[in-house]
Amino acid sequence: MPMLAIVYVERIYRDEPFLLTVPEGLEATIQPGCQALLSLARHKASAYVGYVWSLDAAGDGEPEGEVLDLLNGGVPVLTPVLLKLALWISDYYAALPIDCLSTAVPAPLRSVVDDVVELAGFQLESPETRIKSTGLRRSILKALATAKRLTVRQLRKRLGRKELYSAIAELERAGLVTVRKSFVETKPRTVTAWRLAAALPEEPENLLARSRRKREAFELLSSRPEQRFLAGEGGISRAVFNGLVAMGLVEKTETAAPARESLRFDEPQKKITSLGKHQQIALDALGEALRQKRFQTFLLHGVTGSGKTLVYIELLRRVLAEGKTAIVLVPEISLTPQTAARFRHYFGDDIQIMHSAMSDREKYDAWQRLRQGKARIALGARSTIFAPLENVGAIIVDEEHDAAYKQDRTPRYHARDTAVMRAKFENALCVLGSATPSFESYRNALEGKYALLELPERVDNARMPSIELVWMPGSQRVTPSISGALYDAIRLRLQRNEQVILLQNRRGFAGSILCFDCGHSPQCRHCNIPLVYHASDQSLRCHYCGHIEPFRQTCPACKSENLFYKSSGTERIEEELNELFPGERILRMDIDTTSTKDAHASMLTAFREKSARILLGTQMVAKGLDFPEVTLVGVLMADIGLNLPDFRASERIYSLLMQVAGRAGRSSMPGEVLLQLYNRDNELFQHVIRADYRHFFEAEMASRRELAYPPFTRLVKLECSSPSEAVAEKGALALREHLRPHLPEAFGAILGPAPAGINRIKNRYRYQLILKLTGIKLSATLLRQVQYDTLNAFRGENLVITVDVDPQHLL
Ligand SMILES: Nc1ncnc2c1ncn2[C@@H]1O[C@H](COP(=O)(O)OP(=O)(O)OP(=O)(O)O)[C@@H](O)[C@H]1O
Ligand SMILES: [Zn+2]
Repeated sequence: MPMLAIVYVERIYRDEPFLLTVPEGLEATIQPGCQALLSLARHKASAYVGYVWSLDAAGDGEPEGEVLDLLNGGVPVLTPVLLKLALWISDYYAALPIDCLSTAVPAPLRSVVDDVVELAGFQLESPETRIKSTGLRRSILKALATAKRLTVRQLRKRLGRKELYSAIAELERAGLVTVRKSFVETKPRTVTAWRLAAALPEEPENLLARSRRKREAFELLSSRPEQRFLAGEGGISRAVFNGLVAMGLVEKTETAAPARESLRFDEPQKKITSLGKHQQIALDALGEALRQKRFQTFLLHGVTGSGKTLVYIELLRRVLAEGKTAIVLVPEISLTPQTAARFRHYFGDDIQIMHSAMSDREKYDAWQRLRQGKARIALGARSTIFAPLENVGAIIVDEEHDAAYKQDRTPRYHARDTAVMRAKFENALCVLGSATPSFESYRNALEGKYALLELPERVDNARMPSIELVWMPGSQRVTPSISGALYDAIRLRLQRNEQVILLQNRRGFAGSILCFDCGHSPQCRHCNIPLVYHASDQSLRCHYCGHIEPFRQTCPACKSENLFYKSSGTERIEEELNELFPGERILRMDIDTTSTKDAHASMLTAFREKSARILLGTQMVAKGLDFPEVTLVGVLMADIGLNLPDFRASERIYSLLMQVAGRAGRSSMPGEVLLQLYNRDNELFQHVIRADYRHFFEAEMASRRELAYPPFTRLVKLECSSPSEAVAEKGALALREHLRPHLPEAFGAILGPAPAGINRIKNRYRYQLILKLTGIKLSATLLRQVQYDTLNAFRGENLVITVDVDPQHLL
């Protein structure tokens, strides 16, 4: 009887795996987690890629196709734990198993079409003496002898596809051929930069008399003759650079683009002689659990600046000393180059930093380094939870409260919760760290499900900053958005040559626009949310779908010119600051100024070197920054975002404000925080002033309990969308009818259908149902069944249903 394999197949959207026969030649190598090339009886013509779940020789039922070959040299691409984890995600988040399995394998590994095979140098002895010769192997060598280099696709055309990869892998192991992945590089390999010309013409000033921009640019370049400037750097445009080149003052250079993993941010690392008392207690507890080699989850609740990173680093050293591996998750790696630099400093090549800006080639290489044990620590964002490491000793989730851990497309997994599951399957430690833990995690800690470790003090006797509120409507202002109090505080820091961080939780020049005469506020016609005014190109833009229209200075409804810019973005604040502090360099950090590669890191370097003393930005400036000379943090509109229709709004704003406040006073110099707000009725700010997380948690939990929100209940969001509003709504109604019999009232409620908070995105209307579950879990099978039943009734009507278990946003 032939061997049988149970395989999940890509691009086939059904719940069950396939039963496939395994050819004799592969029986010895095939194992669970292998990536297989296969053919299905139903679709003979094309080859599919799949993942071997198990080898079940006793399986009954009719085979539905056969395994043709094993990819990745026969080495499993999914470890046994990753297989289990993917199936757990599929079950918990109600997603198809194949979607979860392929999420765990990086894209460059899944593209198999362009592998290139070459003969490995000159062969003296006949190949047959070194490996068992088969007809296929001989044919491959023969084909390569004439063509020198062939893609696997070309070989397949000539030789058929059965066991081709395996035969090539065998030849590669014997050193007869080399195989490499070829990736199409879409990104440019060189970058253009400009620097001062080596030889300058006489009296360059004369040439520049007529252009202020060119003169300023030339002065800047002259002040740093060694430095190469990129387009846009120092505010100098490509056109200005080229103008200077034409005059012979500047030269243009092309350099190889630096490796993308880099995000080179480096800073001198301070020597730390010993751990603080609380750090030591936490580390001892972690070390003890590590020694016992058992699964346990810890919540490391440490105030801002309490030295959590060092606890992670010391734990990782012990993990490596035990001969184990580790995973470290951070919310967004590009936003935390300081943290990444610190880890790189301690672990060098033993740590593999995964970055979304990596090219396919780099991602592929990084994955192989981890798979082959050449790097033992993987550090990166959300998807790093699928790092192909074996023998994992610890998984660390830094800033575990961050919403970026939730994936917003299928499968909608939460990396923090997935980390806990992986640690469980690995029999490893899981450490969740934050100054403002998520309510879910803190509750688990209080109930004893997680062990609570606390770092209640800042390191090195630094004190927590003082926090004060400035109620704008009752305060004197120096500009429309800056109060006298904040102005004085900034001026004082500049006099003392200290540094300031300012947060404006919104991008763009001004926010949405309101007509004073008729009350009209222009909305995106595709998304029904307010358009945002951008000064740089006089446009109105939608921040959901990107729709742009020109701004004409008059109200589109009544033509009045009496318009009010409801709130102001970072650009506007920058202008006000320029007015107040002429000549002071201001670093503005938001999506618009950090879109080019390394812009973010170079701004942080400038701030570190104190070539600027004011850093102004969006949420980006709230995350993890550690600059000892920052003594003032100002928030321009602390109450933005509180009126969103989302039950987590308070929790989010609290954590944003505490995080940004935590950037102040991290060394011996005391820190001060000023929060400007427009609506002082909200209780939240009393909690912010007290900076007592526990107190805030308890108050907020009381209201969550009353309204039956998580963590007291579990939510599932079902969204129906369609270009037709009627179909979206009817779909949601039908879905509710299908669900109702499965949800007895005692176990939960179905809210809706209601239009989603943003009821239209990219021309699709959205209606949602919210399930509040108490004490039951709806099985993935059931959730999928009701989806199918509903969709069946709407064939041809372009209805799409998405399921989001534990949604992070209800918008
Ligand atoms: N034992 C120690 N002795 C002296 N300095 C320390 C010690 N531990 C950590 N530090 C330093 O204290 C600073 C703050 O540490 P770290 O950035 O790890 O804090 P954190 O808890 O992650 O804060 P946040 O939540 O605000 O990011 C760092 O500059 C770090 O190098
Ligand atoms: Zn839009």
